[in-house]
Amino acid sequence: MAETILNVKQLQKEYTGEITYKALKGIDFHLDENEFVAVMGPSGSGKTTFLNCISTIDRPTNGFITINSKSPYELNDEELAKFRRTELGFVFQDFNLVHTLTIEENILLPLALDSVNEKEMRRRLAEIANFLGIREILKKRTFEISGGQKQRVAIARAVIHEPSLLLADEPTGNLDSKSVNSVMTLFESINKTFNTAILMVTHDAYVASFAQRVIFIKDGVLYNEIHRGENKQQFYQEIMDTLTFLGGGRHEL
Ligand SMILES: Nc1ncnc2c1ncn2[C@@H]1O[C@H](COP(=O)(O)OP(=O)(O)OP(=O)(O)O)[C@@H](O)[C@H]1O
Repeated sequence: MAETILNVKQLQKEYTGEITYKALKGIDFHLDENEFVAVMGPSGSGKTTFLNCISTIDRPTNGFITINSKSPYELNDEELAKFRRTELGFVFQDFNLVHTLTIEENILLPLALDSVNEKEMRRRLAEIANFLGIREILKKRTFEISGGQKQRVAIARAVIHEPSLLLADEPTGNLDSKSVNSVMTLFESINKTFNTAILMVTHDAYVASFAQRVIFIKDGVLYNEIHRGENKQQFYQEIMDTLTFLGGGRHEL
């Protein structure tokens, strides 16, 4: 039986200010190793808050989260930093590359921070660059490559340390349709080849149809979930139907 990588119980998040806002109202969710799940829902429904609580960017108000049976919120700052670097990989809409570094240096950053030796770094870089088809751009700078290439580099950086969970927030939001296809195909093959569990927020039904399961959040609660069968086109249609039913969704077609 597949192991659970991520376990979320009764997750709540309140933003306090002049007005208290309940962004998440008690979400239960689990993700098994090797699973690829997309998170969808109308704008403002709580998708990014959900992802940010899991990625430890945001602190939950109530409830608990375990990743590989460890509770990140019980770790001290130093342990948490190490936990993020070893267990998690992040991919964002705007790539978040460091412009003063070369592509190669960007990809190697997580290993350098963990003092991995030079030989091992080179071995992993060669493997990942080959896999992602970015060998020829390794010596370039960030401004010399396309958006699709930047996202490949960001993905390489996110998976070079072999995280057990890859978290992605609108990873195709800044890409043209050709790059969307190739980046999503990569996500699929990373999931299958390296057995990396993926949790991805997206507005785009086509992008979500690459996942094996889609969960829908509405007004801070888990509204529904659907599973992909054999037929991807049919899955896409089911996602569209659910979004239409949910209302308020931005269906980027
Ligand atoms: N730091 C914050 N302080 C106060 N309210 C916040 C904060 N961050 C998010 N919210 C509110 O919480 C709710 C959920 O926000 P969140 O960004 O998670 O939604 P989302 O589903 O990701 O939206 P979108 O699809 O538009 O990105 C929104 O109403 C938002 O205004």
